Amino acid sequence: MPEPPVPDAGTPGTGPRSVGATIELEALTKRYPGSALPAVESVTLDIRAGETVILVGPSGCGKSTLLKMINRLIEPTGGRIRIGGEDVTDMDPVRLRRTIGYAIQASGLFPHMTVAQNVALVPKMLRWPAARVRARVEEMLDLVGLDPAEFHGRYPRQLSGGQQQRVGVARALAADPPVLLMDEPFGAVDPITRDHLQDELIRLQRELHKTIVFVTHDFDEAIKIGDRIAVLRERSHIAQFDTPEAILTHPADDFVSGFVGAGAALKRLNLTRVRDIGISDCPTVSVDDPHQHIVDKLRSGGTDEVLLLDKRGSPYKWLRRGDLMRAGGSLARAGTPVHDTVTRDATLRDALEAVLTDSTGRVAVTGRRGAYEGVVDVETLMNSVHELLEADRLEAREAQADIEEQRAAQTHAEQEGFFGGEAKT
Ligand SMILES: Nc1ncnc2c1ncn2[C@@H]1O[C@H](COP(=O)(O)OP(=O)(O)OP(=O)(O)O)[C@@H](O)[C@H]1O
Repeated sequence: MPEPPVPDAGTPGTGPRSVGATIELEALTKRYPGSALPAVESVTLDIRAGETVILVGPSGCGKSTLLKMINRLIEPTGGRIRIGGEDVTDMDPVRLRRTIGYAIQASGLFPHMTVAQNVALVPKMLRWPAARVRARVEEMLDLVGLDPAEFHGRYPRQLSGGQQQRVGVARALAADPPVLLMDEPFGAVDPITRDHLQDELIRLQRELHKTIVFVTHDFDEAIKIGDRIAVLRERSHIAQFDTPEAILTHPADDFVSGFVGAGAALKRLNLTRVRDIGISDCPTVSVDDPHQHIVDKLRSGGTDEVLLLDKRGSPYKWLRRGDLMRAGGSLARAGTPVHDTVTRDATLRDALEAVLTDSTGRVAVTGRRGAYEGVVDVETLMNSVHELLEADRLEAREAQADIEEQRAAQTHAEQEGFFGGEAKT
């Protein structure tokens, strides 16, 4: 159940936040002119307010067409769409689109506009007062983890792919729409950035409770982000619509199991997050600390390694006893740089990958704008993975036992029926 609306206390003048609305699709159909078969055929789907639903399925099964019918970028040829209970099938599409956020692959930003102008686009169209638009732009950039002072005046070409996607999400959310449609939004970025963007979307959604419909053909992405996943087959026929757990452990048919693919046990790691397991603390020092303080901390009992944080409080280097001395006291040369960090929303799979690529046997956990929050070590991770797989095995054994019991009961009943029938003749 979505939580109640979060009052927007942080930024005066931008008004209260709206939470998600229900989306009901009823027998929704799209037949492109000249095509023998519809691209989307009679899809009926009920999406709850505040949930994230993923549309996943093979290329050409109609995911994008289905998504774009929700904001009427593509006009349906049959069926109805209701948002928040209101029938929007015949509503003015331009007005409708101002109430629905839309984020696409490669961000879709206007290249000749600055970051701030891109984010301000829809609020301006809605004729928000200038001061409210300005406050909203700052708030949105902050929300997606970009420092407004730094990014405000840049043009899209001056941003990395991941930063562009963040601005794309900020723009989609700027007018505070109850519904956010995302069409493979992270399809064009590298895998590490993609992981981080997914984590941020999960964090955002925990704060905002929008109704999100998200298209991907990456099943791992679907299980990581979705509250529920609609696995689609040709013409967007729904093969299964359920939680990630249910789809992984009880796929409806061979098509779904084929889509889930091999390594379901490992995919299970995508379902548990760093926040679900123990985060521990580790001794930290800052680059701003006096040299002597750092030396004292390294010498103090019980510690042979401290985490050095940079000026912004982000993990920077691991320092061991002796590192400073070997580097002639220079912090710039001492220690091992932190290669990768995870957020609390990262999956255990991300965390495992990060731990395995780092030589320290642990990974630092960070919060908003990369600030240090704690660490996860390899032992905690391995124990959690072990427990998780053990629980899965147990569940699979129980499910198998249930099936065998049902089969035995059915055989028994059939035999009784058969012999009962025989006796009568
Ligand atoms: N404008 C159009 N005119 C005619 N046919 C179209 C049009 N757009 C899409 N199609 C067809 O409709 C079907 C569904 O396309 P759609 O882009 O919705 O699929 P998809 O599942 O999003 O695919 P992908 O994962 O490859 O992006 C495809 O067979 C496609 O060729």
